[in-house]
Amino acid sequence: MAAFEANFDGLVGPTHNYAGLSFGNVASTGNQNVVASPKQAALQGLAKMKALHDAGFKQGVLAPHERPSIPALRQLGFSGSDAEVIAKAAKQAPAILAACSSASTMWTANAATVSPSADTFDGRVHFTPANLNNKFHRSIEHPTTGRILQAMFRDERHFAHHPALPAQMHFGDEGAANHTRFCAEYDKPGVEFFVFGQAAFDSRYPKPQKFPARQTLEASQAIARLHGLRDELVVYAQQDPDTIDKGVFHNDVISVGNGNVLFHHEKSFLDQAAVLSELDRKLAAVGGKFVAIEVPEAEVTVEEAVKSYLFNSQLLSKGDGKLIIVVPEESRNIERVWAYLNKLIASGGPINEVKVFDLKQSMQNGGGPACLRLRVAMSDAELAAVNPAVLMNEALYGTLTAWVNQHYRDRLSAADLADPQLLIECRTALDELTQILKLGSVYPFQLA
Ligand SMILES: NCCC[C@H](NC(=O)CCC(=O)O)C(=O)O
Repeated sequence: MAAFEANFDGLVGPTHNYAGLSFGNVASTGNQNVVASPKQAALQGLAKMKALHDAGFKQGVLAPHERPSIPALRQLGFSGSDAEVIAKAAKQAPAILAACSSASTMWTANAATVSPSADTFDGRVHFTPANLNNKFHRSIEHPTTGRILQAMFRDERHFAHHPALPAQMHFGDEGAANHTRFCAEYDKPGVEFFVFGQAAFDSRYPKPQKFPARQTLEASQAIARLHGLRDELVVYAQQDPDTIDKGVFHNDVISVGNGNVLFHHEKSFLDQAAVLSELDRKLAAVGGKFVAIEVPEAEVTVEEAVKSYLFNSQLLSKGDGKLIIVVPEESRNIERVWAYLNKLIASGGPINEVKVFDLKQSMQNGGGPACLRLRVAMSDAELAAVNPAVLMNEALYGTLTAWVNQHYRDRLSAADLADPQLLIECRTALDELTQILKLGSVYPFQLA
């Protein structure tokens, strides 16, 4: 029986813009009010999906959400027709309108945490959408995300869906950005690695001083319980709080793992040596040989990691024990990082090829290749049970490219968010998209 890791990339939504919404994410705050190109952003994302599909990897698409979110604006007291809701919010609270207009669902590494069937108590693939509770604009994502995931992974014999954790800072959950799975084979039991930023119920754990720690230990533990993971195959680690204060707002900005390999920075975790040795021991128990590739501060500083997004890369298994590393253009533009990468692929280690993508529109909001994808490891029977309309191929790429070119704007500024026409454009596009991807009715405007 064959097994795969499929990557589901977020299709960028029609309202992609730079609103400086994510304190602690230095790209987001640094690019506030830059004029965005939703069309370019979506096409850049699609080009990555198509290239990885063409290279032989299993690739899928996760649909964007309806924005601005009229239900969120109504909940906050803006009333009248949809156009009036937008006009009132634009006048009285433009920052709230911007938060309700973010296309942040494109970063699907934050959509959910996924445990493959070989790890769970009932032999099904388990999904828990992330509550993304630390940022208002992201906290409104999970109900629709949950519906979209259910429309993609419908078959209850293979797939189990949980609601998000309580929407409260104690259970702040950012999904797969803080979760990595190590294994010898994708359909054999693996070690699930949860990285948290702070403990909410235990003051002995340190905290960052400047920027928020979005993920709590207690959220990670709740996910492990919900998915029925075995304690002896779970590892928890605390991210180094100093790195959070340097802009590492998710663990996937400082480390990435796949198969038996963890590619990470010297300053990724507290008690790093103990974390690595626990991973080594637990992976050995399920027949894997753990390989840790550690990048020293002397070669790439934490600041350079944040600028280049070297670790927000994808490691893709070629099936011969070797891995491709997928990095953003920014990693090539920083000389020391590019020199490190060239040394890495020539080193004779497991990572022996690099692919570079231009993802600038997403990068300017702090989202690199890894942020843009949600991984789901599946057996061939499970893959066959996935809604086939969301899987990338030549025809879907052509359809989605034409769809973007037809519906998306070339440029979008903060002032444009007040335009009620934008909501109509978004709904028209998404109504068509749910037919292309055969999702049924998943958006509030379709369910009303
Ligand atoms: N995994 C990458 C997530 C990036 C995302 N950025 C944002 O939401 C920025 C949106 C803005 O500022 O317009 C975040 O910080 O959660």
